[in-house]
Order: sequence, then C-alpha cells, then structure tokens
Amino acid sequence: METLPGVTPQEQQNTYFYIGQHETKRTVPVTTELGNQAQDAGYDMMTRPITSPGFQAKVLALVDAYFEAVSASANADAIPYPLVAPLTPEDTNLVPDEYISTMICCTSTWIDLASPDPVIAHVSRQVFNHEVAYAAFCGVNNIMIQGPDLEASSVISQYARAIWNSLEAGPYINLQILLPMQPAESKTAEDGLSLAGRARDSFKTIKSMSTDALWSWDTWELIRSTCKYHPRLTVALEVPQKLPSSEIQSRWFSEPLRTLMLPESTFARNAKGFPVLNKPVQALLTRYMRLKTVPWIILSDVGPIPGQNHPGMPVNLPDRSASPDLPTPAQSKRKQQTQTQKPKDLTPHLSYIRHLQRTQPPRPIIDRFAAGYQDFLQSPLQPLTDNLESITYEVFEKDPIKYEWYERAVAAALKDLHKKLQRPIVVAVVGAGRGPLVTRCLKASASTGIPVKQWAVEKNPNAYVLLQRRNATDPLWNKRVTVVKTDMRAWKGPVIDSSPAKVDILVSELLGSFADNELSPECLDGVQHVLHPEHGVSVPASYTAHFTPIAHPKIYADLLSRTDDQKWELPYVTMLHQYDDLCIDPKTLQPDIQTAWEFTHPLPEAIIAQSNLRRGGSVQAGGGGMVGGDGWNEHNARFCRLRFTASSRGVCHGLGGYFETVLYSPENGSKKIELSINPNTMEDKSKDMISWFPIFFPLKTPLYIPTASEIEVSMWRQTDDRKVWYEWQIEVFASLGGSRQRIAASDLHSSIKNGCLM
Ligand SMILES: C[S@@+](CC[C@H](N)C(=O)[O-])C[C@H]1O[C@@H](n2cnc3c(N)ncnc32)[C@H](O)[C@@H]1O
Repeated sequence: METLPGVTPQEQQNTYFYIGQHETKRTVPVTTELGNQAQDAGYDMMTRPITSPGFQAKVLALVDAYFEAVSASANADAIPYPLVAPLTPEDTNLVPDEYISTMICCTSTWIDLASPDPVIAHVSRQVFNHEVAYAAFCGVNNIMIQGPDLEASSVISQYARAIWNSLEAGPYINLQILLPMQPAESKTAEDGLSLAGRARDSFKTIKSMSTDALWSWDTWELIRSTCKYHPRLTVALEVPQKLPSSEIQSRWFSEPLRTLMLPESTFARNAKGFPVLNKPVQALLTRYMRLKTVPWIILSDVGPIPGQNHPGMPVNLPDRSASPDLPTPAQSKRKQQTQTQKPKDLTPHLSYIRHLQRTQPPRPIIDRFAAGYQDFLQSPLQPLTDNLESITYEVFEKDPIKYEWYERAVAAALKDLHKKLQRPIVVAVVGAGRGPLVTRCLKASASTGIPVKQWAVEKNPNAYVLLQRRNATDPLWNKRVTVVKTDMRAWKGPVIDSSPAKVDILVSELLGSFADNELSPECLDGVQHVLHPEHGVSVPASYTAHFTPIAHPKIYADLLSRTDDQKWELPYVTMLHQYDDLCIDPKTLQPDIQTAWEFTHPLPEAIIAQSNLRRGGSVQAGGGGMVGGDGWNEHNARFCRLRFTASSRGVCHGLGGYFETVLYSPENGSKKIELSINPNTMEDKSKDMISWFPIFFPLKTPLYIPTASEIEVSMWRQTDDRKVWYEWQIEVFASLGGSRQRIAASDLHSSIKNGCLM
C-alpha cells in the first residue's frame, strides 16, 4: 500500500483566481494610483511595459540610421553594428518602489530576438538585456516576454540562448514566455514600428515552410531544453476562442503554466451582449486551474481600468500556496464594497471570470484527498523491512473502497467454500496492521452467517500491541481472534483443538503502486505452506503491473535539481497530475497502458518445490541465480518488452506505472471483485479508491519521440534471493527511407542500489 504517511487528507476549498489586467499598448503611464484603481476594480495585478514609446522610437531611429549608412556605403562591412545606449529616465518610468516586486513587467514586443537578420537580432538582444537588467535591478520578480515569431525563418535557438542568458541576470527573476496554444494567423505586423519589420529579406533564407499545430509547443520545448528546465522559466499561454485539439490542450497542461492570457477575442457575447467564454474554453479553464501551481489569469485588451488617466500603484501577487486562506488585497477591497451597487459594470470580463471562479465544479475525491501532493515524489514504502507508524495505518484506513471490496471478496469466498466444507472456515489475515481487514473478515462472516475461526498475523511489534488490545476490547472481535506476532514466512500455521490445521482463506494486502513492489509475491510464497493445498484461497488471487510512456516536465525538472546520485535509478510513488500521455489508443482515445506481468496465488506446488530445491544449492538445483544467489526466488523474476506507438510527437520523461488486482473471482461466475489504480479501469473496478498513488520510473535523459514512432520498453523485475529491484530501458524506432531504424535509446536504469530487501 502506498499513500501519504503523516498527511491528513483535506478538502480543498474553491480555488481563488488571481486575475490581472494587460494592455498590449498601455496608453497611460503605470503609477501608484492606476494600480489602486485596478485593485478597486477587482483586479489582483496588472502588467506594465519596462520601457517607454520614446525609447522604442529612439532605437528604431538608430537602426534606420545604420541601414541608411550601410546602403550609402561602398564598404558596408566597415560600418559597426548599432549600439543601444544605457537607459535614461525618459526611457522608463520604472523605479524600485515598494510595489515593484509585485508587478508583471513586459519586455518590448517590438524587438525580435529570433531575427535571422544579425543586425536586428543584435539590437534586439541589447534592448532585451537593458530591460531585463534594469527590471532585475529595480527588484521586479515577474517578467513576461513575447515568444518568438513562429514563422519559418525565425532562429529559435538565438531566442532561447538570449532567455538562458537573462535567467542569469538576477537570482529572483521569473520569466514567462508568451506563446499561443497553436500557431495562429499572423497578426497584422506593425512593420513600421517594429524591429522585425526591418529585417532584410536576404537573411530570410528559409521561406514559408508549413508548420503544424504543435509548432508553438515545439518552440517552447526548444527554449526550455536550452534553458535546462530552469525552475524560473514558465509559460504564459494565450488561449484562443477556438481551442486546438485535446492532444494539444493536454500537452500544454503538462507544461509549467504561470499565466493564462485571455484576450478580448477569446470571449464570445451572450444574448444580452455580455462577454462569456464558450463551453470548451470554460472546461479548459477548469482543468488548468486545478494545477498545483494555479495559473494567473490575465485579461488582455478588455477595456481600460475604470477611472484610469491617473497615476497608479501596482498590486500584490501573493503566493497562494503559502497562505491559501488569506484574503487578497482585491478580495478585502471588494468585501468593503459589498453593498455598493455599480450603475454599470465597467469590467464585465472580470466579473464573468469571477463568476466562473465561484461556480467551479467540485474536485474529484482523489484530488481532494491528495490536495497539495500532486507530483510530489515519495520513495516507495518498504513495509517488509520497515515498521510502519500508527499514523500511516490511520491514513490507509480512511480508504472508502478498499476495505469494502475486501469484505465483499471474503464474503464471496466464504460462501463458495462453505458449500464444500460445511464447517467453520479458517481465515487468516497476514500482515494485519492495526486490524481493519480482520474486522472486515468478521463482518463478512456476520453478513453471510458463515462461522469463521479468525487469525491475525503481524510482524510489526507495535501494531501487534494494538491488535491484542482490539481483540480484548472490540465487541465485534470479542476475543475471538488469535493474534500472532511473527513474520508470516516463519508462521507454522493455525492450531485448532491442539492440532495443527490449514488456513482456508489467506487474506493479505501487501501491494504497492506497481503491484509487486512491496514484495507481496515473496511474502505470500513464504506463507503458502499454511494454506490448504486443495481448496485454499488467496485474497488477492492475482495482481498485474502496468505502465505507459509519459511526458512529465515538472517531475523531470524536480529531479534535475536534486543532488542525490541515485535519483534517476529508482521509481517514485507520486500522485501523477501535471503530465501528458504520449501514446493514446486511437480507438478508445484512452492512454495505451499495457500489462507488464502478473503474479497469481497460490503458486503451483511444483514451482514451490523447485524453489525449495534451489535454496539448498545442490547439483540438481542448477547453476545458481542469473543475477546472484542460489536462484530460489527466480520464479518471481519477470521481464517484459512492450511496444507503444506515439500518437503525437513529444518528449518522454519516463513511465507512469499502475496496478490492478483480482481479489476474488466468485465461483458462480458473477463479476470479479477487483481493485485498480489503472486510469483506464479504475472507474469501473474501484472508483474513488484513494489508497495508492501511481509510480513513476524516470529517465535520466529525456527522449524526443516523433509522431507515429514506436517506443519499445524493456522492463525487468530482478532478484538475487536477498532483494528485488527493477530495471528499465526505452528505445525509439522510426520509419526512415523505408526502413525501421532505432533513433534513440535511454540508459539502462536500475534500482539495484535501492532494492527492496527480502
Ligand atoms: C500495507 S500494510 C496493510 C495493513 C492492513 N492489512 C491494512 O490493509 O490496513 C502491510 C502490513 O503487512 C505487514 N507485513 C509486511 N510483511 C510482512 C511479513 N513478512 N510478515 C508479517 N507481516 C508483514 C506490515 O508490517 C504491515 O502491517
């Protein structure tokens, strides 16, 4: 079992939307009073340019003068590139005042860092560097930068290089790259007022090459890879009224979205003429606003700030994760204004988004349970080697489904066995913890009317104390349970009327997020000798491990920042949230999550017999284990090689892993009683179960996956008789020039140094 030790599940309240106001061309200077007016109007923040229109005119004139000089000169190479002088007070009205750290400042949109014309790129870099350096000097924390033009001749690597440099400009600066969800019709270029419009055609060597809907994301991918997944680099995503495909929506969901930019053109008008968002955009907003780092919403060009034309003051951009319950300045102001009825809504777009905020649908139960723990990496539990704390058991026991399903499974098994045996059924819970499954066995007995003789076996000495106390005090247990403190593998089995007896139903819950990763197979093999050889039933009867390739930039960036030298060599338990499935089944439109392997219980006697023979290391026992030891646990080793097809190109950061288990298959053929954390089947098999988070197998080097390429995953469960570990490797194949070629392969990753001890 995997979950959140020590964490009290909490209901998450409705998310507060931080809403800002942006004007692509601010007509009034941003002052303290303007900021106050924005706040009075209900905005939480606003953007401002770093430099003035005067500065723009100055730089354009400088470039024009350079080009004139070049065209007039016989030796153009002798004329040095233009140099942009340091900023003057006329160039910017930004000053390091007390509000500066709460502003989103915008670098100039009239520059072109990706220009193929070296002069334009050179001047753009200078303007950009001046602006970022001055903003950083003033104490600005958030800078929004227009993304590169997505046309074919743009040199994205130049742009990315400039961003990488600017991240060094200040240790506190967060950069947001403003990009559309997909390349849009290019806006009417104001060539006369931009540097891009001055680029010489002779440098635009790559003419219009058609790009597809993922090109904007591709551009981002190059920028962030060049910047080595920098934690202070995020996306400001412009959301259009007509959304791109769901694949593209999911792709952006997995990226570090700091801001959602909603221009006026994203809004439609309702029958009364008010601005509203269409249903798909509303759904997108609901999805994106459930990210752990909730994006800010910036309304762009939706009308001026009411009462502007006065100097204004910037407003706070608080970190909600630090103090989610504190009212924001805008909330406090609006509270004071509650009874004041405005004659006319001067900010209808803002009012509408506030309305959406108030009417957000409730979050799914698992989200509420795991609030704050999405994508948080935990090492898998090792309940076999470690003794769990009471609080950990307490968290497990809150699951509304798991114990219920076990009770149903035991009840069904009791009915099937009782038909054959016509006597009290011997039931043992092995690994009983604090006893919830024992209670469920007793309830199953009560509900079916079939008497049981009940055992509880536990190796944790501390849990053993509670089990004994419960047996003495719990009216349902009523001193009927025989509590045994032992490792189940050493248990001799029940004794009834002074004679050794066999167990009819062996109940256990030793499963991890990847089914067998908490050594359920090894423990259950070790206790199988107490199970009745003819009719003995194991609950669970079987379990399977599943995985699929995923893109998870957030976890990759998190791991990148860690110093542990084994960080790429072990799987992590995590509530996977901000990720994208790379392989979607075209028929079902569900992620292609495939089965790695299966374990069933009880094992055939011949396999146990061979294992016992190998344990001795005799001549008949063969030549020892493949990867160490005598090989007596080798029957629990597994290997699989699975092939997936990438539905659209992307970057693979690892594998998302899941499990399913059949607790019991009733003999009357009615529906199997199953648990699942596989997203494709959990709804059907065990909806709302919260005990297990998925598991993530990381890749040290992300693999670029072209559309329709094949991803082949080799995965091993290895054992040397003392421990169990996993190994995984991913290869990518594409059809090129008519032949299938391997175009990339990951390292062979191995958790041998972090193996689970038996
Ligand atoms: C995941 S917990 C489940 C506890 C409880 N059955 C429940 O469902 O809430 C697994 C329990 O099995 C115990 N356990 C693991 N390996 C064991 C072994 N070899 N022998 C006895 N107990 C074991 C652990 O100490 C732990 O209490």
